[in-house]
Amino acid sequence: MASSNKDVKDPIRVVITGAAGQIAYSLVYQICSGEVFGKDQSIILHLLDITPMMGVLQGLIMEVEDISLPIVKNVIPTDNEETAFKDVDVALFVGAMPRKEGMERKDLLSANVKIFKSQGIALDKFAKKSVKVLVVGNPANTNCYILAHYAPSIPRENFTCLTRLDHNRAKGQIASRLKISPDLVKNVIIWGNHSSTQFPDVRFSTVVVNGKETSVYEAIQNDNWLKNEFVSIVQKRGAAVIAARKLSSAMSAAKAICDHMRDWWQGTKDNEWVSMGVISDGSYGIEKGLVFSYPIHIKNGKLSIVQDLKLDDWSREMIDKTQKELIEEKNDALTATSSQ
Ligand SMILES: NC(=O)C1=CN([C@@H]2O[C@H](COP(=O)(O)OP(=O)(O)OC[C@H]3O[C@@H](n4cnc5c(N)ncnc54)[C@H](O)[C@@H]3O)[C@@H](O)[C@H]2O)C=CC1
Ligand SMILES: O=C(O)CCC(=O)C(=O)O
Repeated sequence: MASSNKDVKDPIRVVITGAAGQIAYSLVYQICSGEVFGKDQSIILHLLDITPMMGVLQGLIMEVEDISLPIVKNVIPTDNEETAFKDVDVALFVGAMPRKEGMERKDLLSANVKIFKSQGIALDKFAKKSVKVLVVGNPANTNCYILAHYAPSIPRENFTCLTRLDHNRAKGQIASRLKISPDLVKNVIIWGNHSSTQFPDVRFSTVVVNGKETSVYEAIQNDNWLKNEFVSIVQKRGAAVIAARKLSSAMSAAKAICDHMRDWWQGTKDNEWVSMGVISDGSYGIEKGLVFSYPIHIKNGKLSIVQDLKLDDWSREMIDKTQKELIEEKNDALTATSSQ
């Protein structure tokens, strides 16, 4: 798998946990094809899963070999946390139990946060201090909180969780209502938890319709739909996919992971933002330290929470509700991990 191209940059190490699972199956190709870190950025891929999945992982490695991707220098399958996190530059935490029909994501909390305690301790010990972390496994915000809590030597700004799938869903809903392409929808926001309390907010979003940029509220002309049905569809989309597929979203989750990491690596455009769960610095009155999804602008690899967006009574109430759930999850998670 060694690359022969002299123009490629020295390899970065990228770990994917839950590498034998369904999201990873879509994700690995996109990471190895150069869509995220660049076609000239070579990669050493670390793939972590549990011991019984090592056979499945071998099959994935055969497939990676068979697609013959030039930027892939090496693939390291492992069930060992030291090998998985050793010197990594990027850590994609996908491995966790997914929910089944009828469950809320927080029902996974006690099983999954224990994984994140153990992996946080290992990340702290073995990864580069500059490692960029994305937590996907649910409940994503609270797993990220626990990971960061147990990895105190890694800067707080390096920890994120995935709400980009919700962000993309919100864009998709607006685009399909207006019968336009989703890339003509800009600056939606997912506030808070990756759960059914999240607040998908399009009060500052714009669309281009018939060549003219206008606000989403102007274009849709139906405030009732935007404040009720739209919010509910996005909040419950994960559950709707589970009900239909009997499995949780995987292809769209993998794409959202790639969008999140590519924007972190390459930046957002001026005056544009994306949604990411980050460790709160207190912005918008959110408890400091909670992993909360905000509008995020990115320049030179640095994430900044977009400031001074006006909150009316409705949006304040929506944000407070999702914050309340995150505080409860955090307390439950700390109890679950401290008794281990
Ligand atoms: N934040 C988001 O937007 C989304 C989050 N998810 C979450 O992502 C997670 C993974 O989803 P899928 O890939 O569909 O699940 P999956 O069940 O297909 O794969 C999970 C993999 O994680 C592995 N795993 C379990 N414990 C592990 C450990 N301690 N270390 C390493 N690997 C371990 C399993 O063996 C399995 O191969 C789930 O928690 C799911 O709810 C899924 C979609 C979107
Ligand atoms: O909904 C779930 O629990 C799993 C998948 C997910 O997080 C999502 O589709 O948003």
